[in-house]
Amino acid sequence: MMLLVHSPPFVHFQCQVGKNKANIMGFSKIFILLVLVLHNYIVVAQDGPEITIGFTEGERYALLALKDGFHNAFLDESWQSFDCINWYGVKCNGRVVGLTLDSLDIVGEIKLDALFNLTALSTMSLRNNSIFGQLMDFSKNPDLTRLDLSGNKFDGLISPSLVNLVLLESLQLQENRLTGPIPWFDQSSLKEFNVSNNNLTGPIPNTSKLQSFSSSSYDHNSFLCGPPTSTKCGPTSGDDASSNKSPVNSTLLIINILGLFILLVLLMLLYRKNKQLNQKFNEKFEKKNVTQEDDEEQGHEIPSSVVPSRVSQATMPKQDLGKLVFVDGEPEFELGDLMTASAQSLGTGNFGNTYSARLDDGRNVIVKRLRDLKPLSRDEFMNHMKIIAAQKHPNLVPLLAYFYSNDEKLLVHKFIMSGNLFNRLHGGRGTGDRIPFRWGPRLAVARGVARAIEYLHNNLNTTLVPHGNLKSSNVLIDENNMALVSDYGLTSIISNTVSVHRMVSFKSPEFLISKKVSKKSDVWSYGSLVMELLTGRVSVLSVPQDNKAVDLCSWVHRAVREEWTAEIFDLELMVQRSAIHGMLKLLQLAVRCCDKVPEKRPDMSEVVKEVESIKVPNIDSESEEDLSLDRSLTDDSMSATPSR
Ligand SMILES: Nc1ncnc2c1ncn2[C@@H]1O[C@H](COP(=O)(O)OP(=O)(O)OP(=O)(O)O)[C@@H](O)[C@H]1O
Repeated sequence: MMLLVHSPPFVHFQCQVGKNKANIMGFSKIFILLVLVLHNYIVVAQDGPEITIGFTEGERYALLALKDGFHNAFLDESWQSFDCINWYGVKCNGRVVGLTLDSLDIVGEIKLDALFNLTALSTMSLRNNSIFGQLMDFSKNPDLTRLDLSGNKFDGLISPSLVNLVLLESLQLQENRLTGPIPWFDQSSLKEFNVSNNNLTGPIPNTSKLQSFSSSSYDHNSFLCGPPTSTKCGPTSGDDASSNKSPVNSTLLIINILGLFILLVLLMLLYRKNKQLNQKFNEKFEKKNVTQEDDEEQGHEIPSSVVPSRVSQATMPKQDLGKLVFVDGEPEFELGDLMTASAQSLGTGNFGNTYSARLDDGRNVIVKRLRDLKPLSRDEFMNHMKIIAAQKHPNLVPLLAYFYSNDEKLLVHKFIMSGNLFNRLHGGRGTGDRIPFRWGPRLAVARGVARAIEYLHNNLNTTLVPHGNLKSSNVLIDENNMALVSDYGLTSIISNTVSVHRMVSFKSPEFLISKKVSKKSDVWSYGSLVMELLTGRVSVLSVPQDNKAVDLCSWVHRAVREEWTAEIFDLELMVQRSAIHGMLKLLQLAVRCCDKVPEKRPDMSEVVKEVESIKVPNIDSESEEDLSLDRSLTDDSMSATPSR
């Protein structure tokens, strides 16, 4: 066999194979490097021992610094190795040329100089996250052709460095909080441009490029004016203002400025008052996040003594903290107790960051900082919480307390000991640490979840809509192996953009057509969850970014259609011969729940009846026998035929 090796354009080698080392050692090193070359382009750092593949060491550091500001568990896991190919969203060809991190729930800030080392970057998209701070400086990214930062929380000015990018074809900055004027964009390369839904001000510059885009590119910026929008610029906007110097206008201008100044002072006073509380939470929780990595690695909690919030709390009048409202009336602890408790971040979900806090009495509670809510008045929020608090069912995670201030909305839940269903199902596979998850407990989970959703559906009113986000990380398992559903009652208060992009129900087949979610979309999510339970496969609804995750409803339908039903079940279940009848019954039910036509799906009360009719086999009679080749599992055993 002849191998043709094309030299990659960006390869640096610095091999330090000692001359006196045995030949065989040198040969094996060279062989490994050769394999790496064939696999990808290699860059060996000139000044360090690490080998980075696909990108330079400087680029790797730049991305790691970016990741540090993001606090995103998924990226923390994905961006680790020295081979760029393993880094989610990063495109490399010896240099980093693309970065795509859309809709990843990133909450964080990017430094102005964050992209200085990514000098070969050609495309970048961070759309639909919650990134805040000022726009970065792009002066070191001359190859940038497409930039999409839409749907974030960037504020401040549009970076003037963007004007000098002569290859820029597409610039999407809509749905941020950008302020100030639009810079003088006139590069001929620019074909797509959108700055709508910001707080930009002043006349749109009169360049042929900016004038060539439709007015929708500029929509919803209250103080932007001039063509191509239909808003006329007043005498104080832009150039015209300076030429108009009549005494009346000057007086008006002075009055305006004075008024603005007073307003600003008032706003600042108000802001500082609110900020005090916000800062306390940030100090308490976010700072821990930053220092947490090491502690987590060692399995330690962060001692509360490292929290500077104790000092600030002492200097702050208590009434400013607001009060936790306890669902059962009697205050069990105070907001101050939460702030002095040691805390651990559990992750960032659709509704905000979740922390486990250990109170002084040794009890753990779960604190959820809500974000991306619809604009709600205090009364609206409080009323909604009362409705959630009234939902009491043994299979729902109990809400203990809640808190409202302008900047901070908190939910405090009971801590559920044994973690979530996702980790129970998928954690530790292939390692000696895994305790098998057998049929009995899985059936109990299917029952518990069905009962919880049925209960919620029976209590629906105009405020409490279906669960909307039923997935395995929202099912918790307590010390008695009981399943408890969390995150209920929040769908109707979360902002529409977030719901549409991230909530499970919005991925149902009917949402794609009718744009509606209903009780039947919960039934569909339940079907998918049961399939995850039965197959042990990761559902794309639980982890959309996992490339091994599958759309379980379609996957199971295909298995039934193509007659490989026997391969559906998780091998951990297949050892239980006595369970097979029940497993098939549950699978049939899940297939019906996943029917593409919502009306054909059963109601939750029907689901509960059917799941409860499945008998848990007597453990003593379970023969631990491998059934993976059992031919009795054919498509004939699947009587439910899904609609195509
Ligand atoms: N009451 C609780 N007890 C123990 N762990 C919890 C509790 N509530 C949430 N968790 C865990 O905290 C982590 C973060 O939860 P969170 O709800 O913020 O995110 P999520 O469930 O991954 O996503 P989503 O917001 O879409 O529901 C998850 O692993 C979840 O299982």
